[in-house]
Amino acid sequence: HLYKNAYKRHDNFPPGPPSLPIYGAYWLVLLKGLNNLPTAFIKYAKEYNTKVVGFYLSNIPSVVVNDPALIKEVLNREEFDGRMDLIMGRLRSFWKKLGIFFTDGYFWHVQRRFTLRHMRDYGFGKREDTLESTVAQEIKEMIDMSINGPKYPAEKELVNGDLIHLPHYFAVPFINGVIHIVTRSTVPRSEYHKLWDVARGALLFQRSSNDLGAALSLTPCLKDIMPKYSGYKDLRDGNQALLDFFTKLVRDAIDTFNEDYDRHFLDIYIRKMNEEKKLNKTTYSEDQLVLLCTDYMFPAASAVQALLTMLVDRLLLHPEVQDKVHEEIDRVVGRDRMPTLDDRKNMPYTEACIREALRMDTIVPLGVSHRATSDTKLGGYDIPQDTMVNLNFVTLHMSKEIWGDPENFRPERFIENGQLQLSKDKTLPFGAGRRICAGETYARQTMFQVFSCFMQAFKVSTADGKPKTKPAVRLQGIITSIPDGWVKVTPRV
Ligand code: HEM
Repeated sequence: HLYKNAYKRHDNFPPGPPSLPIYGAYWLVLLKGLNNLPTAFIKYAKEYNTKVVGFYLSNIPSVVVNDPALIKEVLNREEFDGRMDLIMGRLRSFWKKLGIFFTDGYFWHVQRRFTLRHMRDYGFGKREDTLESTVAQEIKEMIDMSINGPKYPAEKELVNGDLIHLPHYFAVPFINGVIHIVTRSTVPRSEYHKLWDVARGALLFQRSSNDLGAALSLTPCLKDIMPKYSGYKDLRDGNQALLDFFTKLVRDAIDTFNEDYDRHFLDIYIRKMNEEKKLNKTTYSEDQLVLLCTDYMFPAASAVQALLTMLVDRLLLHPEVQDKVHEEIDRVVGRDRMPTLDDRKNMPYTEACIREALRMDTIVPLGVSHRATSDTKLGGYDIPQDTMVNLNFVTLHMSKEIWGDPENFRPERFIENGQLQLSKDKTLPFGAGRRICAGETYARQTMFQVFSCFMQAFKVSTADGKPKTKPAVRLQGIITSIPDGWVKVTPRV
Protein backbone atom coordinates (compact mmCIF):
# COMPACT_ATOMS: atom_id res chain seq x y z
CA HIS A 1 0.00 0.00 0.00
CA LEU A 2 2.83 2.41 0.92
CA TYR A 3 4.69 1.58 -2.27
CA LYS A 4 1.58 2.16 -4.36
CA ASN A 5 0.94 5.44 -2.60
CA ALA A 6 4.55 6.60 -3.05
CA TYR A 7 4.28 6.42 -6.83
CA LYS A 8 0.58 7.26 -7.28
CA ARG A 9 0.25 10.31 -9.52
CA HIS A 10 -2.32 12.09 -11.68
CA ASP A 11 -2.17 11.06 -15.34
CA ASN A 12 0.60 12.86 -17.23
CA PHE A 13 1.61 14.77 -14.06
CA PRO A 14 5.22 16.10 -14.19
CA PRO A 15 7.84 13.65 -12.89
CA GLY A 16 9.47 14.10 -9.51
CA PRO A 17 10.22 12.56 -6.13
CA PRO A 18 7.88 9.93 -4.63
CA SER A 19 5.61 10.48 -1.62
CA LEU A 20 6.24 9.31 1.91
CA PRO A 21 3.32 8.88 4.34
CA ILE A 22 1.64 12.04 5.70
CA TYR A 23 4.03 14.68 4.30
CA GLY A 24 4.39 13.35 0.76
CA ALA A 25 7.72 14.41 -0.75
CA TYR A 26 8.37 17.28 1.69
CA TRP A 27 11.19 15.70 3.73
CA LEU A 28 12.83 14.27 0.61
CA VAL A 29 12.90 17.76 -0.90
CA LEU A 30 14.47 19.16 2.27
CA LEU A 31 17.06 16.37 2.26
CA LYS A 32 17.91 17.15 -1.34
CA GLY A 33 18.80 20.77 -0.63
CA LEU A 34 19.05 21.39 3.07
CA ASN A 35 18.40 25.08 3.68
CA ASN A 36 18.22 25.65 -0.07
CA LEU A 37 14.94 24.71 -1.75
CA PRO A 38 15.81 26.25 -5.16
CA THR A 39 18.92 24.05 -5.39
CA ALA A 40 16.90 20.98 -4.39
CA PHE A 41 14.57 21.54 -7.33
CA ILE A 42 17.39 22.26 -9.77
CA LYS A 43 18.84 18.86 -8.77
CA TYR A 44 15.46 17.15 -9.19
CA ALA A 45 14.95 18.79 -12.59
CA LYS A 46 18.28 17.28 -13.72
CA GLU A 47 17.58 13.91 -12.14
CA TYR A 48 14.16 13.56 -13.77
CA ASN A 49 15.21 15.35 -16.95
CA THR A 50 12.30 17.79 -16.79
CA LYS A 51 11.69 21.55 -16.62
CA VAL A 52 8.68 21.05 -14.36
CA VAL A 53 9.17 18.94 -11.22
CA GLY A 54 5.96 17.37 -9.90
CA PHE A 55 5.43 15.96 -6.42
CA TYR A 56 2.85 15.77 -3.64
CA LEU A 57 2.94 17.76 -0.41
CA SER A 58 0.74 15.68 1.81
CA ASN A 59 -1.99 15.07 -0.79
CA ILE A 60 -1.60 18.47 -2.48
CA PRO A 61 -0.34 18.14 -6.07
CA SER A 62 2.58 20.55 -6.41
CA VAL A 63 4.91 21.61 -9.19
CA VAL A 64 8.05 23.73 -9.29
CA VAL A 65 8.87 25.34 -12.64
CA ASN A 66 12.61 25.41 -13.36
CA ASP A 67 12.79 27.16 -16.69
CA PRO A 68 12.84 30.93 -17.45
CA ALA A 69 10.45 30.73 -20.43
CA LEU A 70 7.91 28.56 -18.57
CA ILE A 71 8.15 30.83 -15.51
CA LYS A 72 7.10 33.80 -17.66
CA GLU A 73 4.34 31.71 -19.22
CA VAL A 74 2.87 30.82 -15.80
CA LEU A 75 2.99 34.44 -14.64
CA ASN A 76 1.05 35.56 -17.69
CA ARG A 77 -1.64 32.86 -17.76
CA GLU A 78 -4.80 33.70 -15.83
CA GLU A 79 -5.51 30.10 -14.79
CA PHE A 80 -2.37 30.26 -12.60
CA ASP A 81 -3.45 33.42 -10.75
CA GLY A 82 -4.93 31.56 -7.76
CA ARG A 83 -3.43 31.36 -4.27
CA MET A 84 -3.23 28.40 -1.92
CA ASP A 85 -5.45 28.41 1.15
CA LEU A 86 -2.76 27.52 3.72
CA ILE A 87 -2.64 27.93 7.50
CA MET A 88 0.12 30.51 6.98
CA GLY A 89 -2.40 32.77 5.23
CA ARG A 90 -5.27 32.08 7.63
CA LEU A 91 -3.39 32.62 10.88
CA ARG A 92 -2.57 36.10 9.68
CA SER A 93 -6.15 37.11 9.15
CA PHE A 94 -8.43 36.07 12.01
CA TRP A 95 -8.72 32.60 10.34
CA LYS A 96 -10.55 34.17 7.39
CA LYS A 97 -9.37 34.62 3.80
CA LEU A 98 -8.45 38.30 3.79
CA GLY A 99 -5.81 40.70 2.49
CA ILE A 100 -4.04 40.61 -0.89
CA PHE A 101 -1.26 38.03 -0.66
CA PHE A 102 -3.38 34.95 0.10
CA THR A 103 -6.68 35.78 -1.61
CA ASP A 104 -7.73 35.26 -5.20
CA GLY A 105 -10.67 35.49 -7.62
CA TYR A 106 -13.19 38.32 -7.48
CA PHE A 107 -12.35 39.29 -3.87
CA TRP A 108 -8.63 39.73 -4.61
CA HIS A 109 -9.29 41.51 -7.89
CA VAL A 110 -11.63 44.12 -6.33
CA GLN A 111 -9.44 44.77 -3.30
CA ARG A 112 -6.15 44.94 -5.18
CA ARG A 113 -7.61 47.30 -7.79
CA PHE A 114 -9.22 49.58 -5.20
CA THR A 115 -6.07 49.91 -3.08
CA LEU A 116 -3.73 50.50 -6.00
CA ARG A 117 -6.07 53.05 -7.58
CA HIS A 118 -6.43 55.15 -4.43
CA MET A 119 -3.01 54.67 -2.83
CA ARG A 120 -1.55 55.96 -6.08
CA ASP A 121 -2.89 59.42 -5.24
CA TYR A 122 -0.64 59.33 -2.18
CA GLY A 123 2.49 58.31 -4.10
CA PHE A 124 2.27 54.51 -4.13
CA GLY A 125 3.24 53.20 -7.56
CA LYS A 126 4.37 56.54 -8.99
CA ARG A 127 6.66 59.46 -8.13
CA GLU A 128 5.18 61.96 -5.77
CA ASP A 129 6.98 64.87 -4.12
CA THR A 130 5.32 64.71 -0.69
CA LEU A 131 6.11 61.03 -0.26
CA GLU A 132 9.66 61.52 -1.52
CA SER A 133 10.36 64.34 0.92
CA THR A 134 8.74 62.37 3.77
CA VAL A 135 11.04 59.42 3.10
CA ALA A 136 14.02 61.82 2.79
CA GLN A 137 13.21 63.28 6.22
CA GLU A 138 13.13 59.77 7.72
CA ILE A 139 16.49 58.98 6.10
CA LYS A 140 17.96 62.11 7.71
CA GLU A 141 16.84 60.82 11.12
CA MET A 142 18.31 57.39 10.34
CA ILE A 143 21.69 58.92 9.48
CA ASP A 144 21.51 61.30 12.43
CA MET A 145 21.27 58.33 14.81
CA SER A 146 24.82 57.39 13.79
CA ILE A 147 26.35 60.84 13.27
CA ASN A 148 25.07 62.41 16.49
CA GLY A 149 24.40 59.24 18.48
CA PRO A 150 21.16 57.71 19.81
CA LYS A 151 18.57 60.17 21.12
CA TYR A 152 16.05 57.68 22.61
CA PRO A 153 16.67 54.40 24.51
CA ALA A 154 15.45 52.08 21.72
CA GLU A 155 18.01 53.57 19.31
CA LYS A 156 20.83 52.12 21.42
CA GLU A 157 19.84 48.65 20.23
CA LEU A 158 20.62 49.68 16.65
CA VAL A 159 23.46 52.17 17.03
CA ASN A 160 26.51 51.69 19.24
CA GLY A 161 29.30 54.19 18.59
CA ASP A 162 30.35 53.68 14.98
CA LEU A 163 28.44 50.38 14.71
CA ILE A 164 24.95 49.94 13.27
CA HIS A 165 22.74 46.88 13.59
CA LEU A 166 21.31 45.52 10.34
CA PRO A 167 18.73 45.01 8.95
CA HIS A 168 16.51 47.03 11.31
CA TYR A 169 18.70 50.15 11.18
CA PHE A 170 17.23 50.61 7.67
CA ALA A 171 13.60 49.98 8.70
CA VAL A 172 12.03 53.33 9.52
CA PRO A 173 12.10 55.17 6.15
CA PHE A 174 10.34 52.21 4.46
CA ILE A 175 7.77 51.75 7.23
CA ASN A 176 6.98 55.40 7.78
CA GLY A 177 6.69 55.76 3.99
CA VAL A 178 3.85 53.20 3.93
CA ILE A 179 2.22 54.76 7.00
CA HIS A 180 2.32 58.11 5.20
CA ILE A 181 0.66 56.59 2.14
CA VAL A 182 -2.29 55.28 4.17
CA THR A 183 -2.64 58.00 6.84
CA ARG A 184 -0.84 61.12 5.52
CA SER A 185 1.18 61.19 8.73
CA THR A 186 4.27 59.49 10.16
CA VAL A 187 5.31 58.10 13.53
CA PRO A 188 7.74 60.55 15.22
CA ARG A 189 11.29 59.60 16.18
CA SER A 190 10.40 59.45 19.88
CA GLU A 191 8.11 56.51 18.99
CA TYR A 192 10.32 54.71 16.46
CA HIS A 193 10.49 51.76 18.87
CA LYS A 194 6.93 50.88 17.78
CA LEU A 195 8.12 50.67 14.16
CA TRP A 196 11.11 48.51 15.08
CA ASP A 197 8.70 46.14 16.86
CA VAL A 198 6.73 45.94 13.62
CA ALA A 199 9.95 45.26 11.67
CA ARG A 200 11.10 42.58 14.12
CA GLY A 201 7.64 40.95 13.96
CA ALA A 202 7.60 40.98 10.15
CA LEU A 203 11.07 39.42 9.87
CA LEU A 204 10.26 36.82 12.53
CA PHE A 205 7.22 35.81 10.45
CA GLN A 206 9.23 35.70 7.22
CA ARG A 207 11.91 33.52 8.78
CA SER A 208 9.51 31.07 10.45
CA SER A 209 8.35 29.22 7.36
CA ASN A 210 9.48 28.61 3.80
CA ASP A 211 8.22 29.06 0.24
CA LEU A 212 6.40 25.71 0.41
CA GLY A 213 4.61 26.60 3.64
CA ALA A 214 6.75 24.17 5.70
CA ALA A 215 5.51 21.15 7.67
CA LEU A 216 2.95 23.29 9.48
CA SER A 217 0.95 23.89 6.29
CA LEU A 218 0.79 20.16 5.60
CA THR A 219 -0.15 19.13 9.14
CA PRO A 220 -1.84 22.13 10.80
CA CYS A 221 -2.39 20.09 13.97
CA LEU A 222 1.30 20.78 14.74
CA LYS A 223 0.23 24.22 15.89
CA ASP A 224 -1.35 22.62 18.95
CA ILE A 225 1.10 19.74 19.44
CA MET A 226 4.38 21.67 19.13
CA PRO A 227 3.65 25.36 18.63
CA LYS A 228 7.27 26.42 19.05
CA TYR A 229 9.08 23.81 16.96
CA SER A 230 6.55 23.89 14.12
CA GLY A 231 7.23 27.64 13.72
CA TYR A 232 3.59 28.41 14.56
CA LYS A 233 4.40 30.49 17.64
CA ASP A 234 6.88 32.71 15.78
CA LEU A 235 4.52 33.07 12.80
CA ARG A 236 1.68 34.07 15.12
CA ASP A 237 3.75 36.40 17.31
CA GLY A 238 5.45 38.01 14.30
CA ASN A 239 2.11 38.63 12.64
CA GLN A 240 0.50 39.88 15.83
CA ALA A 241 2.91 42.85 16.02
CA LEU A 242 1.56 44.11 12.68
CA LEU A 243 -2.08 43.25 13.37
CA ASP A 244 -2.00 45.13 16.70
CA PHE A 245 -0.46 48.17 15.08
CA PHE A 246 -2.99 48.42 12.25
CA THR A 247 -6.04 47.33 14.25
CA LYS A 248 -5.51 50.41 16.43
CA LEU A 249 -4.82 52.70 13.47
CA VAL A 250 -7.93 51.55 11.59
CA ARG A 251 -10.14 51.73 14.71
CA ASP A 252 -8.97 55.32 15.38
CA ALA A 253 -9.73 56.25 11.78
CA ILE A 254 -13.23 54.73 12.00
CA ASP A 255 -13.94 56.46 15.34
CA THR A 256 -12.93 59.88 14.00
CA PHE A 257 -14.36 59.44 10.49
CA ASN A 258 -16.16 62.50 9.15
CA GLU A 259 -18.78 62.15 6.38
CA ASP A 260 -17.83 65.53 4.88
CA TYR A 261 -14.23 64.98 3.82
CA ASP A 262 -11.48 62.40 3.35
CA ARG A 263 -8.30 62.86 5.32
CA HIS A 264 -6.38 59.94 3.82
CA PHE A 265 -6.59 56.51 2.17
CA LEU A 266 -8.14 54.91 5.27
CA ASP A 267 -11.07 57.37 5.03
CA ILE A 268 -11.57 56.59 1.34
CA TYR A 269 -11.77 52.90 2.18
CA ILE A 270 -14.09 53.46 5.17
CA ARG A 271 -16.43 55.56 2.99
CA LYS A 272 -16.62 52.77 0.40
CA MET A 273 -17.14 50.19 3.17
CA ASN A 274 -20.02 52.22 4.62
CA GLU A 275 -21.60 52.62 1.15
CA GLU A 276 -21.42 48.88 0.50
CA LYS A 277 -22.87 47.96 3.91
CA LYS A 278 -26.32 48.34 2.34
CA LEU A 279 -25.53 45.61 -0.20
CA ASN A 280 -26.09 41.94 0.58
CA LYS A 281 -22.57 41.00 -0.43
CA THR A 282 -19.45 43.11 -0.10
CA THR A 283 -15.70 42.54 -0.11
CA TYR A 284 -15.08 45.63 2.08
CA SER A 285 -14.80 45.28 5.87
CA GLU A 286 -12.88 46.60 8.85
CA ASP A 287 -10.94 43.32 9.17
CA GLN A 288 -10.07 43.46 5.48
CA LEU A 289 -8.79 47.03 5.82
CA VAL A 290 -6.53 45.92 8.70
CA LEU A 291 -5.24 43.04 6.55
CA LEU A 292 -4.69 45.26 3.52
CA CYS A 293 -2.50 47.58 5.56
CA THR A 294 -0.73 44.58 7.08
CA ASP A 295 -0.06 43.07 3.64
CA TYR A 296 1.39 46.30 2.28
CA MET A 297 3.45 46.73 5.43
CA PHE A 298 4.86 43.19 5.67
CA PRO A 299 7.38 43.43 2.82
CA ALA A 300 8.05 47.12 3.54
CA ALA A 301 9.04 46.11 7.07
CA SER A 302 11.16 43.13 6.04
CA ALA A 303 12.03 42.39 2.38
CA VAL A 304 13.51 45.77 1.44
CA GLN A 305 15.75 45.97 4.51
CA ALA A 306 16.81 42.35 4.06
CA LEU A 307 17.79 43.16 0.47
CA LEU A 308 19.81 46.26 1.41
CA THR A 309 21.55 44.27 4.16
CA MET A 310 22.58 41.63 1.63
CA LEU A 311 23.79 44.43 -0.64
CA VAL A 312 25.94 45.78 2.20
CA ASP A 313 27.27 42.22 2.65
CA ARG A 314 28.32 42.28 -1.05
CA LEU A 315 30.00 45.68 -0.62
CA LEU A 316 32.04 44.33 2.29
CA LEU A 317 33.21 41.51 0.04
CA HIS A 318 33.92 43.87 -2.88
CA PRO A 319 35.41 47.14 -1.61
CA GLU A 320 36.02 48.23 -5.23
CA VAL A 321 32.23 48.30 -5.79
CA GLN A 322 31.82 50.55 -2.76
CA ASP A 323 34.53 52.90 -4.14
CA LYS A 324 32.66 53.16 -7.46
CA VAL A 325 29.38 53.98 -5.69
CA HIS A 326 31.13 56.72 -3.71
CA GLU A 327 32.78 58.10 -6.83
CA GLU A 328 29.41 58.28 -8.62
CA ILE A 329 27.64 59.94 -5.69
CA ASP A 330 30.40 62.54 -5.29
CA ARG A 331 30.46 63.29 -9.02
CA VAL A 332 26.69 63.51 -9.56
CA VAL A 333 25.40 64.81 -6.22
CA GLY A 334 28.39 66.08 -4.25
CA ARG A 335 28.26 66.35 -0.48
CA ASP A 336 26.09 69.46 0.03
CA ARG A 337 22.68 67.91 -0.58
CA MET A 338 21.12 64.44 -0.35
CA PRO A 339 20.59 62.32 -3.50
CA THR A 340 17.00 62.48 -4.79
CA LEU A 341 14.97 60.45 -7.23
CA ASP A 342 15.89 63.04 -9.88
CA ASP A 343 19.48 61.81 -9.57
CA ARG A 344 18.49 58.19 -10.18
CA LYS A 345 18.82 58.41 -13.97
CA ASN A 346 22.29 59.95 -13.61
CA MET A 347 23.48 57.32 -11.14
CA PRO A 348 23.43 54.11 -13.20
CA TYR A 349 26.07 52.37 -11.09
CA THR A 350 24.25 52.87 -7.77
CA GLU A 351 20.98 51.71 -9.36
CA ALA A 352 22.78 48.75 -10.95
CA CYS A 353 24.10 47.67 -7.52
CA ILE A 354 20.52 47.33 -6.25
CA ARG A 355 19.51 45.42 -9.40
CA GLU A 356 22.51 43.11 -9.08
CA ALA A 357 21.64 42.42 -5.42
CA LEU A 358 18.05 41.62 -6.46
CA ARG A 359 19.43 39.20 -9.07
CA MET A 360 21.98 37.38 -6.90
CA ASP A 361 19.87 37.27 -3.75
CA THR A 362 16.42 36.43 -5.03
CA ILE A 363 14.27 37.65 -2.17
CA VAL A 364 11.46 35.15 -2.76
CA PRO A 365 13.38 32.34 -4.51
CA LEU A 366 10.37 30.08 -5.23
CA GLY A 367 7.95 33.01 -5.48
CA VAL A 368 4.74 33.29 -3.51
CA SER A 369 2.92 30.02 -4.36
CA HIS A 370 0.32 30.28 -7.11
CA ARG A 371 -2.61 27.85 -7.58
CA ALA A 372 -4.05 26.42 -10.78
CA THR A 373 -7.68 27.53 -10.78
CA SER A 374 -8.71 24.91 -13.39
CA ASP A 375 -7.36 21.74 -15.01
CA THR A 376 -4.74 22.92 -17.47
CA LYS A 377 -1.50 22.10 -19.28
CA LEU A 378 2.06 23.30 -18.76
CA GLY A 379 5.18 22.28 -20.67
CA GLY A 380 3.31 19.31 -22.15
CA TYR A 381 2.16 18.00 -18.73
CA ASP A 382 -1.33 17.93 -17.24
CA ILE A 383 -1.78 20.18 -14.22
CA PRO A 384 -4.91 19.40 -12.19
CA GLN A 385 -7.04 22.16 -10.66
CA ASP A 386 -5.76 23.29 -7.22
CA THR A 387 -2.16 22.29 -7.91
CA MET A 388 0.31 24.44 -5.98
CA VAL A 389 2.62 26.14 -8.49
CA ASN A 390 6.00 27.53 -7.46
CA LEU A 391 8.46 29.25 -9.76
CA ASN A 392 12.17 28.70 -9.28
CA PHE A 393 13.43 32.24 -10.01
CA VAL A 394 16.98 31.11 -9.25
CA THR A 395 17.00 29.26 -12.60
CA LEU A 396 16.43 32.66 -14.26
CA HIS A 397 18.62 34.82 -12.04
CA MET A 398 21.60 32.44 -12.05
CA SER A 399 21.30 31.17 -15.65
CA LYS A 400 24.72 30.79 -17.30
CA GLU A 401 23.18 31.24 -20.76
CA ILE A 402 21.60 34.58 -19.82
CA TRP A 403 24.33 36.12 -17.63
CA GLY A 404 27.58 34.40 -18.61
CA ASP A 405 29.09 34.75 -15.13
CA PRO A 406 26.03 34.60 -12.81
CA GLU A 407 28.11 33.80 -9.72
CA ASN A 408 29.98 37.14 -9.86
CA PHE A 409 28.58 40.31 -8.27
CA ARG A 410 29.05 42.65 -11.23
CA PRO A 411 26.71 45.69 -11.42
CA GLU A 412 28.38 46.67 -14.72
CA ARG A 413 26.39 43.95 -16.46
CA PHE A 414 23.40 46.33 -16.59
CA ILE A 415 25.38 49.30 -17.95
CA GLU A 416 26.30 50.21 -21.53
CA ASN A 417 28.06 53.41 -22.63
CA GLY A 418 27.71 54.80 -19.12
CA GLN A 419 23.91 54.35 -19.15
CA LEU A 420 21.69 51.86 -17.35
CA GLN A 421 20.25 49.52 -20.02
CA LEU A 422 16.92 48.24 -18.74
CA SER A 423 16.83 45.79 -21.66
CA LYS A 424 19.85 44.06 -20.08
CA ASP A 425 17.95 43.45 -16.87
CA LYS A 426 16.25 40.13 -17.54
CA THR A 427 15.51 39.52 -13.85
CA LEU A 428 12.02 39.11 -12.40
CA PRO A 429 12.53 39.67 -8.66
CA PHE A 430 9.04 41.15 -8.36
CA GLY A 431 7.31 38.53 -10.52
CA ALA A 432 5.18 39.62 -13.51
CA GLY A 433 1.62 39.50 -14.83
CA ARG A 434 -1.50 40.27 -12.85
CA ARG A 435 0.00 39.04 -9.57
CA ILE A 436 3.14 41.14 -9.92
CA CYS A 437 4.41 42.62 -6.65
CA ALA A 438 2.05 45.48 -5.84
CA GLY A 439 4.91 47.41 -4.22
CA GLU A 440 7.56 47.20 -6.95
CA THR A 441 7.73 50.93 -7.74
CA TYR A 442 7.68 51.89 -4.06
CA ALA A 443 10.36 49.30 -3.27
CA ARG A 444 12.66 50.34 -6.12
CA GLN A 445 12.33 54.08 -5.46
CA THR A 446 12.68 53.89 -1.70
CA MET A 447 15.59 51.45 -1.85
CA PHE A 448 17.38 53.88 -4.16
CA GLN A 449 16.72 56.79 -1.80
CA VAL A 450 17.83 54.92 1.32
CA PHE A 451 20.86 53.24 -0.25
CA SER A 452 22.21 56.31 -2.07
CA CYS A 453 21.81 58.61 0.96
CA PHE A 454 23.34 56.00 3.27
CA MET A 455 26.33 55.55 0.96
CA GLN A 456 26.75 59.30 0.58
CA ALA A 457 26.99 59.60 4.35
CA PHE A 458 29.15 56.57 5.20
CA LYS A 459 31.88 54.17 4.26
CA VAL A 460 30.96 50.67 5.50
CA SER A 461 33.37 48.08 6.86
CA THR A 462 33.17 44.95 9.01
CA ALA A 463 32.54 45.41 12.74
CA ASP A 464 35.91 43.83 13.67
CA GLY A 465 37.81 45.69 10.93
CA LYS A 466 38.97 42.46 9.26
CA PRO A 467 38.42 42.08 5.50
CA LYS A 468 35.44 39.92 4.60
CA THR A 469 36.33 36.81 2.62
CA LYS A 470 33.04 34.98 2.15
CA PRO A 471 29.39 36.03 2.01
CA ALA A 472 27.20 35.69 5.09
CA VAL A 473 25.04 32.57 5.23
CA ARG A 474 21.69 33.02 3.44
CA LEU A 475 18.76 32.03 5.69
CA GLN A 476 15.91 30.27 3.97
CA GLY A 477 12.52 31.55 5.06
CA ILE A 478 9.56 32.88 3.14
CA ILE A 479 12.10 35.49 2.07
CA THR A 480 15.89 35.19 1.91
CA SER A 481 17.81 37.10 4.56
CA ILE A 482 21.14 37.00 6.37
CA PRO A 483 21.56 36.86 10.16
CA ASP A 484 21.17 40.20 11.96
CA GLY A 485 24.50 41.77 12.83
CA TRP A 486 26.69 44.82 13.39
CA VAL A 487 28.50 46.74 10.66
CA LYS A 488 30.91 49.64 11.10
CA VAL A 489 30.11 52.98 9.47
CA THR A 490 32.60 55.83 9.07
CA PRO A 491 31.19 59.28 8.21
CA ARG A 492 32.53 60.58 4.87
CA VAL A 493 32.58 64.27 5.78
C1 HEM B 1 12.90 43.80 -2.34
C2 HEM B 1 11.65 44.13 -2.38
C3 HEM B 1 10.51 43.24 -2.84
C4 HEM B 1 10.52 42.12 -3.61
C5 HEM B 1 11.73 41.42 -4.23
C6 HEM B 1 9.15 41.69 -3.77
C7 HEM B 1 8.74 40.58 -4.49
C8 HEM B 1 7.45 40.12 -4.57
C9 HEM B 1 7.04 38.90 -5.22
C10 HEM B 1 7.96 37.93 -5.94
C11 HEM B 1 5.69 38.79 -5.06
C12 HEM B 1 4.81 37.64 -5.54
C13 HEM B 1 4.43 37.79 -6.98
C14 HEM B 1 3.62 36.61 -7.45
O1 HEM B 1 2.74 36.15 -6.75
O2 HEM B 1 3.89 36.11 -8.56
C15 HEM B 1 5.24 39.94 -4.32
C16 HEM B 1 3.92 40.19 -4.00
C17 HEM B 1 3.51 41.31 -3.33
N1 HEM B 1 4.29 42.36 -2.90
FE1 HEM B 1 6.30 42.53 -3.09
N2 HEM B 1 8.34 42.56 -3.11
C18 HEM B 1 9.12 43.53 -2.52
C19 HEM B 1 8.70 44.60 -1.77
C20 HEM B 1 7.40 44.96 -1.58
C21 HEM B 1 6.95 46.16 -0.90
C22 HEM B 1 7.88 47.22 -0.32
C23 HEM B 1 5.59 46.11 -0.89
C24 HEM B 1 4.60 47.09 -0.31
C25 HEM B 1 4.90 48.28 0.14
C26 HEM B 1 5.17 44.88 -1.55
C27 HEM B 1 3.87 44.47 -1.71
C28 HEM B 1 3.49 43.28 -2.27
C29 HEM B 1 2.11 42.80 -2.30
C30 HEM B 1 0.89 43.50 -1.69
C31 HEM B 1 2.13 41.56 -2.96
C32 HEM B 1 0.95 40.64 -3.22
C33 HEM B 1 0.43 40.87 -4.62
C34 HEM B 1 -0.72 39.95 -4.97
O3 HEM B 1 -0.75 38.81 -4.50
O4 HEM B 1 -1.58 40.38 -5.76
N3 HEM B 1 6.30 44.22 -1.96
N4 HEM B 1 6.33 40.75 -4.04
